[in-house]
Amino acid sequence: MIGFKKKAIIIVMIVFILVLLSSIAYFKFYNTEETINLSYNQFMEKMKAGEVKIVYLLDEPKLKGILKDGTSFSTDNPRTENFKEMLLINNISVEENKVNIMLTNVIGFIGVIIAFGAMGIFLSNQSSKQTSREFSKMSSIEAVDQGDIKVTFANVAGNDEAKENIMDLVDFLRNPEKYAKYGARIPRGVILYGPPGTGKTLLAKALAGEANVPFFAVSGSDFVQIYAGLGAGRIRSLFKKAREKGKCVIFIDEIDALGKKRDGLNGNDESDRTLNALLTEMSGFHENEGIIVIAATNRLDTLDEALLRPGRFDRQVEVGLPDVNARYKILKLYSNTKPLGKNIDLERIAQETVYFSGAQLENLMNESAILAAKVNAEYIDKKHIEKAFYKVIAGEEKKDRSTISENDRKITAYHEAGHALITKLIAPFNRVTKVTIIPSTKGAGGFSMNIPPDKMYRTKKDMMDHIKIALAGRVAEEMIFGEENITTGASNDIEKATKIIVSMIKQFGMNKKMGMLNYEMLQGNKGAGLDAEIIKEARLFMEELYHDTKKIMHENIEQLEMLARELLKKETLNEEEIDNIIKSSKLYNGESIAYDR
Ligand SMILES: Nc1ncnc2c1ncn2[C@@H]1O[C@H](COP(=O)(O)OP(=O)(O)OP(=O)(O)O)[C@@H](O)[C@H]1O
Ligand SMILES: [Zn+2]
Repeated sequence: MIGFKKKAIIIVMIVFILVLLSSIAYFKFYNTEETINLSYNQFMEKMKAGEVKIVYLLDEPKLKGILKDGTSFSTDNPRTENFKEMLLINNISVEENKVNIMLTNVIGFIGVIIAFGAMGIFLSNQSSKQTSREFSKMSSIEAVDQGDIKVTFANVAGNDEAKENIMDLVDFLRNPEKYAKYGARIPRGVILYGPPGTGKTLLAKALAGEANVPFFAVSGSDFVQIYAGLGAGRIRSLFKKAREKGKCVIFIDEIDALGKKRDGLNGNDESDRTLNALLTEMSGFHENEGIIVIAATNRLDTLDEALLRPGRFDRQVEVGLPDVNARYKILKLYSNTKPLGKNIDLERIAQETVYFSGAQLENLMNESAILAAKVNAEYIDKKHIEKAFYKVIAGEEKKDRSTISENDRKITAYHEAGHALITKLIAPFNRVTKVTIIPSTKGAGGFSMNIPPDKMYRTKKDMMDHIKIALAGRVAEEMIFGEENITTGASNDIEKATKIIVSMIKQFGMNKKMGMLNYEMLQGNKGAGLDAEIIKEARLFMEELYHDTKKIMHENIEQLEMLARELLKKETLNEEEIDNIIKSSKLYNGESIAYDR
């Protein structure tokens, strides 16, 4: 469908062309009316020369006519009795019919008026249709009454971290006064980010449901491509309605549609205005009014930073794809009310639905039920689920998911296990809170949460450790799958490691050979040739660190295997599970290796 903006442009173009054409017609007509004044003598001469075509003969002091070359003229009406005869003799047509004459005068005028009128009607029709659409959309922002939201946290399976985060807000919403008493500020905005169908909307609804407050839902894409100013107006009216309700949850899906990073290139005034209205409204609520705005997006990194500042959407909660355990819970939730055959093993299905979102799992169970119902089967059985499985993934990816993803999972598992293992061995004060092979929005493979302890300074060892941790993913890939089977999965890691190593050399004087100079100052026109030397030194340094990492991993290869196997089984490991596996390792004693560079 064509966007409203485009439509508006097309309408304006049509109108413009119509106006242009009709004004041309109008001028053409009046140009013939643009009469020259002839004296009676001049007229007689023209008549004799045979240049006069028509004379409009009325009982008026002036008469009008048209010359053969098309120019109109007027001249004095002699009102003599045989004037008409004289004209006729000279082969001039004579018009005496008043109506006819009036008509020729007026027709053009009427034409113009009709054209304008038609255009006006057309236009107002269009715009009123458009505005009425807009307004009907606007008035469709209705609160869903608290009684109608049956969704509670019980309806959300998995997503434990996100759930915990949102649960905190329930109490804020129930008793804002309590928090006000302590001078605590209620968070105003929370952004839920993650892949589609992972339950972001569901979580927002559950918050409203649990807190027993009304729920307003809009989508960012409803605000774009509408008439100037309407987006901002709708934001204001949304918040006005919300305020009338008192405590409530406002849910804005697809917030990225209004809050995209402004890069100067695709600056869009309209969405800027709408975004500004949103920000103003959000900083405008009274403290502890009890309105919480939840926004959802698939990509956090594309959002305008203005949205993420304190007092706005300052809480960001990831809602990721479910791991095997969560998938089991979701499958269970959606088969509660369905007659399942005995041959169905939900745990098994959970294992086979890698990378499925909650929405896809729900869909899988629903499709299976439909298939079973169609053939009046007594139970939903294995073949229904199998058929439904292909239906759900059909059209998503052409590749054979079952085999390719298995290989991918394995590589990811070893890669991530490598990061986690090396972190725990060489930097035991770093916390690894989570390792997963489920892709997150932050990166392709799994994501290892790595929280270094808070310190004012970073030591040379810290920085080298950091590089080794970054390299550990690649090291594991190489050791397990062979040098030829290393993957592109390490590209971010390599970038990180390079950044650190270059800063060690160029900024921090942490490389013996290159000494204590700030190479950033020396470079450019002053230090030609330095680049090559720095690059060479950085490469040697990196090689050494890679080698060390490999050595450590080699000594602890069983732990790597155990971690990877657990990851393949559970997909996500928490801190305790990781620690338990590492504990059985002979701890790397941190014996210092001499770094002469
Ligand atoms: N964790 C979950 N637990 C239970 N059901 C879920 C879960 N995740 C998704 N679903 C199911 O999928 C449906 C769609 O989820 P929802 O609309 O909340 O996804 P979303 O993350 O908001 O997606 P989008 O980014 O496409 O807006 C839900 O109505 C629910 O049936
Ligand atoms: Zn990595």
